[in-house]
Amino acid sequence: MMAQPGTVITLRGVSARYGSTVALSDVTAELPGARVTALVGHNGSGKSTLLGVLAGTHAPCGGAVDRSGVRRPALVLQRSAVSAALPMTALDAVTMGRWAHRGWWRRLTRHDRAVVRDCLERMGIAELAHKQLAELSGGQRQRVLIAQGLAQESDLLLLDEPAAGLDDAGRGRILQVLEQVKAQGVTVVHATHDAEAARHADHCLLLAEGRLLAQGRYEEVLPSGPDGHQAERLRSSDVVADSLVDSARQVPVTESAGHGARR
Ligand SMILES: Nc1ncnc2c1ncn2[C@@H]1O[C@H](COP(=O)(O)OP(=O)(O)OP(=O)(O)O)[C@@H](O)[C@H]1O
Repeated sequence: MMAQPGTVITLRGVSARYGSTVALSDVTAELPGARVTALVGHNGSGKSTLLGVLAGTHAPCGGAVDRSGVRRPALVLQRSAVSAALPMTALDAVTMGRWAHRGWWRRLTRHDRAVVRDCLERMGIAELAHKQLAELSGGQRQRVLIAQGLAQESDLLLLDEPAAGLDDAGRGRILQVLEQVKAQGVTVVHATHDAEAARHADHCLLLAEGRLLAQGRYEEVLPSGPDGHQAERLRSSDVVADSLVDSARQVPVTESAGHGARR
C-alpha cells in the first residue's frame, strides 16, 4: 500500500495480544501528520492498545508499523493508570515531561522552566502548581497529566481519553489545546468516548473488538441523516459508540473499512 501524502504513520495488518487475549486484529490504517485523529469504539475495542502500539510501548505480534516520520512520541495515559499517591507536586509531575529532553539528572534550563509554566497555564492549573497530586481532584490530576504530555514537546502526542471525567470547561479547553498543538505541526491521536471530541477531529478510526471497522471524517463514520434527535442522542458517550459501530456495519464507508471489516 502506498502511503498517502501527509501520512505520518502507517499500520499494515497490525495485531496485538495480551497473552492469549487478542486486543488488535489485522488493523491497516494511515494516520495523517499534523492532524488530530480520534480513536472511537466501545470499551475493550482496542483503543488503548493501539495507542500503546503507536507509542512503541506495546509490541505488535503481527503486521508492521511505519512511524519513520516520528522522532519522539509522548503518551498520556488514563488517569486511573497513574497512582495519585505519588509524593510529588503538580509542578514536579509536569517538570518530568522535560526529562525526555534533558534527562532527569541534568539541571533544567530557563527554557525548560518556561515550557513547564506555559503547559500549566494552558491546562488552567498554574495556581495548583505547588499542591501535592494527592490533594488534587480527579479532574485536576487529569489536567496535570495532559500538561506533562504537552511539556514533552513531542511530534506525536498520544492521549488516552484525555477528557474523561472533566467538566464542560475542561473538555472545551482540551479541544482548544489539541487544536493549538496541531497548528504547531504535532500529530495528535486520542482515544475518546466523547462525540464532540470525535466531531472536532480531522480523522477518526472506528474500532470494534480489535478490528478497524471504518476510518475517515466523523461525518463519514457517523450514521447518516441530519436528524436533530439523533444528533442529540449522539451526545451520550455510550450511544456514540453504539451508533458508530452499527452504521459502520451497515455502510462500508471507506476503502480501509472494507479491509478491516469482519461482517
Ligand atoms: N493488561 C491487559 N491484560 C490482558 N488483557 C488486556 C489488558 N489490557 C487490555 N486487555 C484486553 O485487550 C482488549 C482491548 O483493550 P483496550 O484497553 O485496548 O480497549 P479500549 O478500547 O481502550 O477500552 P476502554 O474504552 O475501556 O479504555 C480488551 O479485550 C481487554 O480486556
